[in-house]
Amino acid sequence: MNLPLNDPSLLKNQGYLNGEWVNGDSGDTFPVFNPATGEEITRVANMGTIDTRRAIDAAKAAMKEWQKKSAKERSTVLRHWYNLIITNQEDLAVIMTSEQGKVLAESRGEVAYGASFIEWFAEEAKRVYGDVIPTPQTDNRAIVIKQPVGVVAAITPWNFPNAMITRKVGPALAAGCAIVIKPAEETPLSALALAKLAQCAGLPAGLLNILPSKNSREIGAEMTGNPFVKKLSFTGSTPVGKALMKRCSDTVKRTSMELGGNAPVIIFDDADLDKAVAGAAASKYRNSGQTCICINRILVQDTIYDAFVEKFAALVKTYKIGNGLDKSSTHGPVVNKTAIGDIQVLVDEALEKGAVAIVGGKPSDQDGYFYEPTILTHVSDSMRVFREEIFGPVAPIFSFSSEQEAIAMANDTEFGLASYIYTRDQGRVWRVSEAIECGMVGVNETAITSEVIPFGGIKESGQGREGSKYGLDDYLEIKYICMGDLHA
Ligand SMILES: NC(=O)C1=CN([C@@H]2O[C@H](COP(=O)(O)OP(=O)(O)OC[C@H]3O[C@@H](n4cnc5c(N)ncnc54)[C@H](OP(=O)(O)O)[C@@H]3O)[C@@H](O)[C@H]2O)C=CC1
Ligand SMILES: O=C(O)CCCC(=O)O
Repeated sequence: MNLPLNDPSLLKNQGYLNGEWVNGDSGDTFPVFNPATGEEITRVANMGTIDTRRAIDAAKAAMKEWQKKSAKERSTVLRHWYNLIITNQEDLAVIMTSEQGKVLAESRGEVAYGASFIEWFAEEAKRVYGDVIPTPQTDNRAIVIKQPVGVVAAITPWNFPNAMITRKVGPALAAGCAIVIKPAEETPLSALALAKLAQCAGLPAGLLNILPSKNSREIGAEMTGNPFVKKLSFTGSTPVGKALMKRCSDTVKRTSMELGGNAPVIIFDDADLDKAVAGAAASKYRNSGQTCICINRILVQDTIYDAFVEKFAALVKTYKIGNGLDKSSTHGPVVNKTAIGDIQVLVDEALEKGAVAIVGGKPSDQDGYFYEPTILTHVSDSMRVFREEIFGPVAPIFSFSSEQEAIAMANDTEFGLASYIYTRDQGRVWRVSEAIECGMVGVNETAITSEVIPFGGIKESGQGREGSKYGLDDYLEIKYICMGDLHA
């Protein structure tokens, strides 16, 4: 399948290892499909254990020189890469829409968002400050320096094929580390296009290695077992994250985990209803519901429940699902056939228990992997849609009567990634923001992410923060040096 690219050389189908484009050791390839049409876009090299080991060795060797460079030198390369990503934004967006499905406007947005992490960390690279600590003794001083953690391995998901990579690579390279990445099987092409631009930007060989693969377990086993890997950064589902953490414990690797969510939005009766409707819908249906910070549960105060549902349904009925490359589409497909089945299981369970699908409720009958934007009312906390990450365009709308009840419902989950509140009461803003168990709260706002904020969760949504001035810490070790004998 031909993609409409200005620069066709961005469509790569080999792995990127030690600065070279290579086939996997096994010689195998696997197909990458367009979820809007089911068509095969291309086949990509299928890397395995031996390739992973080679990439880790290359990263270890490359890091030796890279960490000796000044922060400014590292920053210059990153800045060059950022410029190339922005210059090629349209091609990267077309590649992303073709393999992932999100509409072109969202893909363009993600490419800019992804690039912003490279720009941000190019700047932050220069601000890795140490400390001088006064000691109880008069003839010594305590010095603290920060050093790169070592070779980083990263496993990334298909829902953000660009930004989930740059959010890890940016700080890793800025800190002086080298990185080995396994992108999701569904979306290796965006990762490889980024690597091609990094190569053009003059990033030295071995610092960034991309291993496309359909053997995630095999690659994960090498990444978690290899003693040269000092840190694993993972974005994906909670069960896989937990399994990887366990395996990392054998060699006491540091880990950053961005896992599943079950984000509530609490809409109080003093909220600006139109803003709440628009914000809730934008978050719920972003990327067709396939974002870990997408609203999963809409909690509406009983006094405004009917009014909210009416306006929300009217908005959702205007959505047009279709191929993301088609300008008239507002929302794209879900990622694959399995996702359609997983969503339907949750919807059916809710319907069997008494929920009502006032909009949608089934896959669309057009070709490709499309699910109708769906709204469920008459839902309760006994249903799986309350407990589980739906990861699809399905909005269950629950009701509550008091602030205490809303907080209890919001916290009634093992997840703790993002939460949202709509209210005009400033006292309530503070009370609820502090009481809610999560890493990020949006108040009268659901578009909460950017490169400057600390993205991350608590509870079983993970650990560590990505982006912001805190994001570099995950890739740095603190070393304390005692400077003695000062009066000699
Ligand atoms: N927090 C988030 O942003 C995300 C959350 N999810 C949640 O997870 C659910 C399932 O999605 P899914 O894509 O299956 O998510 P996974 O967690 O399975 O996949 C995420 C990444 O982990 C890799 N992976 C999967 N299993 C292993 C393993 N045993 N060892 C090493 N790497 C592994 C995948 O590779 P491969 O693709 O090759 O299998 C992919 O690169 C979604 O419905 C959603 O609820 C999913 C994606 C992102
Ligand atoms: O689903 C994710 O993990 C990516 C969240 C998108 C964002 O950062 O806005």
